[in-house]
Amino acid sequence: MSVLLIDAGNSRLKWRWQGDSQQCDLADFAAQPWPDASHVLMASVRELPELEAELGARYACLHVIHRALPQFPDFVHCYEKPERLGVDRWLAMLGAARALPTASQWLVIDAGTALTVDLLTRHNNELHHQGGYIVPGLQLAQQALFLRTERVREFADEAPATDFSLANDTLGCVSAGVRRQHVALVAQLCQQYSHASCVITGGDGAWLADAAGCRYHADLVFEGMEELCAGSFFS
Ligand SMILES: Nc1ncnc2c1ncn2[C@@H]1O[C@H](COP(=O)(O)OP(=O)(O)OP(=O)(O)O)[C@@H](O)[C@H]1O
Ligand SMILES: CC(C)(CO)[C@@H](O)C(=O)NCCC(=O)O
Ligand SMILES: [K+]
Repeated sequence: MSVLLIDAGNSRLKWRWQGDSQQCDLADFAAQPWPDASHVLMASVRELPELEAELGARYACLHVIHRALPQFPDFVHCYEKPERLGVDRWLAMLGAARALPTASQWLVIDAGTALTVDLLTRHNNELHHQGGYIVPGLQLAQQALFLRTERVREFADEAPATDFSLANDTLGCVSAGVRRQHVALVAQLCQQYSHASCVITGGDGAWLADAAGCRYHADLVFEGMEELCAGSFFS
């Protein structure tokens, strides 16, 4: 059975159909060429009533998951309130275990609107979430500086940095600085959890994986959704 998979983040909408992935801004969902699918699984980290109504009208079999499932076979949560854990974090962990099945510990990093880190360990065939971190993503971290200072601005005659070398103008210092923070965070985690397989996903993940010398996986959230579909989710 082919299932249309949809990953709704805080900024972007991604979907995978028959192995092909596409994405758009959340605001542009109505203009997309939605495929003819019999089953649709959507994971969403925010309330999107219009999108859900549109998809509900179009597809007879639509499942939407907004939260990590508190009870899932062979998965042990560390959150006291697992329903508070972002569904994208949970799916990215399931996805990492599926994509790198021979590992026994994973550092799962999702570089999107926020950057999230989760440590996952396998004990006796059970996956144990050990905990994680949430920090602002590259764009959000820069916006915070532009918003709350007077003279740190996106000057039109300056260009954002594409790496993290020392910069010599305002926009360069901000954009290289937030990149350096992310690289330093990942490097420190890889050093501390040196036995873990580090895998990075998300819109800003390819750059970060390259800079930190880690593995990149284009979309671990979809990988986690494939794991749900492979189980008894639709039966
Ligand atoms: N085509 C693109 N359009 C917009 N942003 C992009 C694009 N390609 C990469 N990016 C980067 O991806 C980041 C967003 O990542 P992603 O798409 O994983 O976020 P998201 O899923 O909306 O966020 P989250 O899941 O954290 O809520 C942006 O900060 C931007 O720098
Ligand atoms: C942290 C984000 C925004 C990352 O997309 C998402 O996973 C989320 O909304 N999480 C809820 C809070 C938590 O995971 O503890
Ligand atoms: K994401």
